[in-house]
Amino acid sequence: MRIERLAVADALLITPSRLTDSRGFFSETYNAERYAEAGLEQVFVQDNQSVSYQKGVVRGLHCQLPPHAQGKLVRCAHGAIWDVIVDIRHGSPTYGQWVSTELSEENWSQLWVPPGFLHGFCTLTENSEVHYKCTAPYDKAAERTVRWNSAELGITWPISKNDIILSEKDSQAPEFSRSELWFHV
Ligand SMILES: Cc1cn([C@H]2C[C@H](O)[C@@H](COP(=O)(O)OP(=O)(O)O[C@H]3O[C@H](C)C(=O)[C@H](O)[C@H]3O)O2)c(=O)[nH]c1=O
Repeated sequence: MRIERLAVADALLITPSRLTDSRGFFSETYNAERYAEAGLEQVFVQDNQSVSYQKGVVRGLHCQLPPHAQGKLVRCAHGAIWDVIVDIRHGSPTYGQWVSTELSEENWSQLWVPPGFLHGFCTLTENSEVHYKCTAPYDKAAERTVRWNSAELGITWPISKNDIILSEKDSQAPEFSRSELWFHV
């Protein structure tokens, strides 16, 4: 298993091993003891899976406000996504900064998104299958959305505005507001 730190504080890129043989491969995609040794001691209470049929689907940017903030361990089991997270923890040394990484069936990497981050992704292939473990349950009332192309955040997505496929909710998401949406670290 490989662990890498990213440019925003506390986010991690974890790549578990794949044990291959003539039939295919086997991988422990999560192991509480081994992940705790790597510094990820969170308890996960909900597993999610989303499948996007087309390339160019953007889901996000989303978060849940405290006390329902979710940490997420995100991986792409089939296809590929361009994943992006934004640190909105007031007081964080990387507040307002974003970092992106490709998660794919090929690289098998997982992104640890700490509580207090906006999260979103853009699919790079058809039939992208994303699995993620959450440290808090879904709470619709606590969910907040920020526009994917927020000028305030300046995220450089790998896709043009004309090719993006958005949900109704995400197409109406507001601009990022520094005064409104943050968590106290
Ligand atoms: C997140 C969630 C959604 N739902 C229901 C609500 C809707 O009826 C349906 C689709 O929800 P939504 O359009 O919010 O799904 P995504 O656009 O994939 O949202 C996710 O995408 C970004 C990338 C995230 O990081 C969040 O985990 C999550 O917000 O599933 C549930 O029943 N449970 C849940 O935990």
